[in-house]
Amino acid sequence: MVNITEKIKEIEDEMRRTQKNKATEYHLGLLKGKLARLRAQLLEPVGGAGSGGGAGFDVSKSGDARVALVGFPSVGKSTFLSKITKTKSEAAAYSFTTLTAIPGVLEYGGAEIQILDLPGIIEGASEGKGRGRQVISAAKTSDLILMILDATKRAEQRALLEAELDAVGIRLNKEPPNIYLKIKKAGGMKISFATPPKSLDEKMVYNVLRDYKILNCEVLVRDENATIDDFIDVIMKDHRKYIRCLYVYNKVDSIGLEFLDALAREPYTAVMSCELDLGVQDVVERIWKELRLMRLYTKRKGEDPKFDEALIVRKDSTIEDVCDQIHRTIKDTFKYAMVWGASARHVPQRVGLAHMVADEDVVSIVAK
Ligand SMILES: Nc1nc2c(ncn2[C@@H]2O[C@H](COP(=O)(O)OP(=O)(O)OP(=O)(O)O)[C@@H](O)[C@H]2O)c(=O)[nH]1
Repeated sequence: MVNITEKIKEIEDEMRRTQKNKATEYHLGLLKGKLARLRAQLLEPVGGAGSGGGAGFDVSKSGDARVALVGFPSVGKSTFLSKITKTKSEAAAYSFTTLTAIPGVLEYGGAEIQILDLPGIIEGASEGKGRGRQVISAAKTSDLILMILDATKRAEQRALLEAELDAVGIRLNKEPPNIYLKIKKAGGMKISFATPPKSLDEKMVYNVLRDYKILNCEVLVRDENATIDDFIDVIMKDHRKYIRCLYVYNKVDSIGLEFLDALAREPYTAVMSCELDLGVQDVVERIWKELRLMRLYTKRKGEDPKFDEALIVRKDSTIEDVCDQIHRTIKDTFKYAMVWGASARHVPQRVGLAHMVADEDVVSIVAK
């Protein structure tokens, strides 16, 4: 069998050697396309016997959301986890050890957020080394990535982790590219641009498509800032995950105030000191905000709302989503709902399935 890892290395080396300029950009685009294909191949689950994920990684997705912690060793991940999650049973801690993911549960306003401590998504994981593959697939199922960084260490830490996540198809704090691609059976290639992009042209798109043996298709690039990387992401969309990331700098007790201030102002960034117990609760609140979840309270006719038992739904949820969350069949007998709270025009408001709810609304479902 041809060694994919070696092929990847060769392409990476060639890309490093190639100077970036107008004359080489088509060639570089092609190399990027090939690289994306090989990396996806490498991460494909190996079928057959003995391919089970192994302890710790097929952690079922329980709770209302899942957060993946990534970070280099000794940045304070364990300290942070022990502060924000309920202590796990000793037995669980032993069987998982530091080599596998330790799931912890963070409780927030009635929601249960599963926190996975992913061991070293560090150099090599994207090359399929060790347990990297499982670590990556666990990261890909998370609703939020918390990148824990040591504020006293150099900024390369973050860049390395970002590159590693990028290589396995995880895009942080990014929307899917605004590019339409429809693969067809016949008719050749039709490539068009809404507004001509600055760094992408028809020839580049054509070359990559041909390399992927996609000869019949329709492409419409709607974003003038689109790059060839974006286009490759669209071709490889089944292997891409767009996940929000919160960068958390720990150990800020050991850095200067000026640097701390600059860090805290960066986008998607929070700062804390687990040792001094500073900012930890703020990080929890940021996690909650980034997850974009809402807490709803249900109420039975003639009774008080159950404020001690929140129903957790995603942002932009409707009464229909609320029904589905309560029970699979509740929609079948749905007549209308009464809503108290921010989403109601007057309280209570009588609404149908399409009504959008808001955080901390009280909802009462009335059956036929
Ligand atoms: N100065 C300072 N030290 C901290 C802080 N938080 C954790 N540490 C120290 O950093 C070291 C590593 O902390 P851990 O929580 O074990 O780090 P980890 O990321 O879980 O490390 P691994 O288990 O190796 O992955 C310990 O000596 C902690 O006492 C902090 O806020 N400030």
